[in-house]
Amino acid sequence: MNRNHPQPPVALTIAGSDSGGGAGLQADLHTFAAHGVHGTSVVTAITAQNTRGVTAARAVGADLVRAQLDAVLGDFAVAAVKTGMLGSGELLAVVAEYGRDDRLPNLVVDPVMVATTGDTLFEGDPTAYLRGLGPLATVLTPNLIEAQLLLGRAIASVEEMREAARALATFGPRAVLVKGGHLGGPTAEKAAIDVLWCDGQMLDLAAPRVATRNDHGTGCTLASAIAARIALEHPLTQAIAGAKAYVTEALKAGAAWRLGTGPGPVHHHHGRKSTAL
Ligand SMILES: Nc1ncnc2c1ncn2[C@@H]1O[C@H](COP(=O)(O)OP(=O)(O)OP(=O)(O)O)[C@@H](O)[C@H]1O
Ligand SMILES: Cc1ncc(CO)c(N)n1
Repeated sequence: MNRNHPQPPVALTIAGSDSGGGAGLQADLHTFAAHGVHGTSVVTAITAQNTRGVTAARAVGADLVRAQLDAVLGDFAVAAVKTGMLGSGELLAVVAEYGRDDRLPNLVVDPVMVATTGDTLFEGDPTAYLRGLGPLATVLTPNLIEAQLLLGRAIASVEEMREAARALATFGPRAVLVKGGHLGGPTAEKAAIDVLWCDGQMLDLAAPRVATRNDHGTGCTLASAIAARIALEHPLTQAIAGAKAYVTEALKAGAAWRLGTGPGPVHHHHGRKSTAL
C-alpha cells in the first residue's frame, strides 16, 4: 500500500434494504463509511419500510444473491462480513454454503428475525441460524427476542442473558453478544446492558441508557460497526466494545432529530464535522 494514499479495508454486508434508510443495508453502509471502511453489499430483500413499520417485503432470488456474492468476492479482498436480514431458510443456506467454502472471513451474524415494530423479517426455523451459521460465525449478535427464539426459552434478566450467551456459544461462534436494548426492569432503565461471551470469558458491556425515541437500526449499526472494526484489525473484544460505544454516541447525537414520525434513525456520522456549513 502507498503510504501517501492509504486505501480503506473492504467490508461486506449481506442484508435487506430499508427504504427509510435507518436500518438494514443502508445503516450498514453508513456505519462502514463512518469508520473509513469501503462498504460492499449483497441485497437479500427489499422492504417497504419507514419509522413506523414494514408495509411490504420481497426476497431477492437465490440466483441473484449468489451472483452478487460472486461479483463482490471475486473482485475485492473482503476483510470482514456482516449478515443482517436473510429473510428465509433458503437464503440462509446460500450464505452458509459460501461460509463453509471459506469465502466469508470474520463473519458477524446478526440473526435478524423480527423488527422492533413487531414485523416478521425471517420466514423459517430460527434454529437454522444456529445449525447453519453458528459454526461459521466469529460473532453472533442476537437481541433479547432473537436469543429467546433461538433457544426456545424466556430471558428476563442479565443473569439469564449470560446463560443464553454461554448456551449459544456451544453452537460454534467465537463470540456471542446478547443485546439488552429491550430488557426491562430498574437496572435496564438506567443502563443499556449487553452480555459478551468471547474466547471463554464473560463480560458485561454497559452504557448509559440514552433518552431518545430514535433507536431504529441500532442492532444493524452495532453489528456492522463490529465488522468495520474487525476489518480495521482491532482485536475482537476491543472491536465489540468499541462498536457499542459508537452506537451509544450515535444514539446521543441523533436524539433530537425528527426524521419520520416514529422511532427514527441514529446519527451514524456523529464523529464527522457537518459539511453543510
Ligand atoms: N436507549 C438506548 N441507550 C443506549 N443504548 C441502547 C439504547 N437502546 C439500545 N441500545 C443499545 O443498542 C444496541 C442494539 O441493541 P438492541 O437490543 O436495541 O438491538 P436490536 O433490537 O437488534 O435493534 P434494532 O432496533 O435494529 O432491531 C445494544 O448495544 C443496546 O444495548
Ligand atoms: C431491512 C431491515 N433489516 C433489519 C432490520 C432490523 O432492525 C430492519 N428493520 N429492516
